[in-house]
Amino acid sequence: MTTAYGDFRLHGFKEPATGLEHAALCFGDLSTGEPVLVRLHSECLTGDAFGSCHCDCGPQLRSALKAIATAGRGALLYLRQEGRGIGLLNKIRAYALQETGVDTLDANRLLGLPADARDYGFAATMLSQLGIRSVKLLTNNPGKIEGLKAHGVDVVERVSLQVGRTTRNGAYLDTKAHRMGHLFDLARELPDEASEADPAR
Ligand SMILES: Nc1nc2c(ncn2[C@@H]2O[C@H](COP(=O)(O)OP(=O)(O)OP(=O)(O)O)[C@@H](O)[C@H]2O)c(=O)[nH]1
Ligand SMILES: [Zn+2]
Repeated sequence: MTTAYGDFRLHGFKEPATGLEHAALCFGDLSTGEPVLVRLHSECLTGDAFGSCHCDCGPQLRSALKAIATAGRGALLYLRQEGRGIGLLNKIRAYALQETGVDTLDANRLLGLPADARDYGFAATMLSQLGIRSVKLLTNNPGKIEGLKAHGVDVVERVSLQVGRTTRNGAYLDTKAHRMGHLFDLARELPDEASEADPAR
């Protein structure tokens, strides 16, 4: 599949336990045995496709594809874990609660849902089927590293993916840093000028 970032091989996967259909975009030669630059991207219809200013998902998706193409080899797994695994309708309900001043974590809890319902077992299966055993993971979320390690993937390095902060999603990103353990480099906690000017970039 030709993209704005380069030509990727597109693979589809069906998760037997859930029936969910996931995608993997692969770039370059992944069979050398060297650790592969990998992004596990959790679906965010609002941010990835609609250009929502509520989160940093859209800029992260595009930045990850760019980084993989620039590196010359890598894979982006697009996981259908909308709303951190609670689904689109529940995420919309959680957004409505956030309009009343509740943060992203408490909104899920008020709905009686886990703060993060994601599991990375099938992502590990996808990597294995792609022949990827050792990864450099593009993420700020230590939970993803632990999640992959728990399923036997060798995560040799974390590569920061800190893009897309704007004045409108700052409080959301602060909640991820302070209440959800995300590893943000505080020195870079300033609005990203390019995202501020064009959140859909
Ligand atoms: N429930 C809920 N999900 C959200 C909200 N905002 C974004 N999401 C979902 O969160 C997921 C992305 O998770 P993040 O916490 O932004 O980032 P991450 O994937 O854990 O970590 P990174 O790898 O660093 O990007 C996507 O599935 C989004 O749909 C929200 O306010 N409530
Ligand atoms: Zn998002």
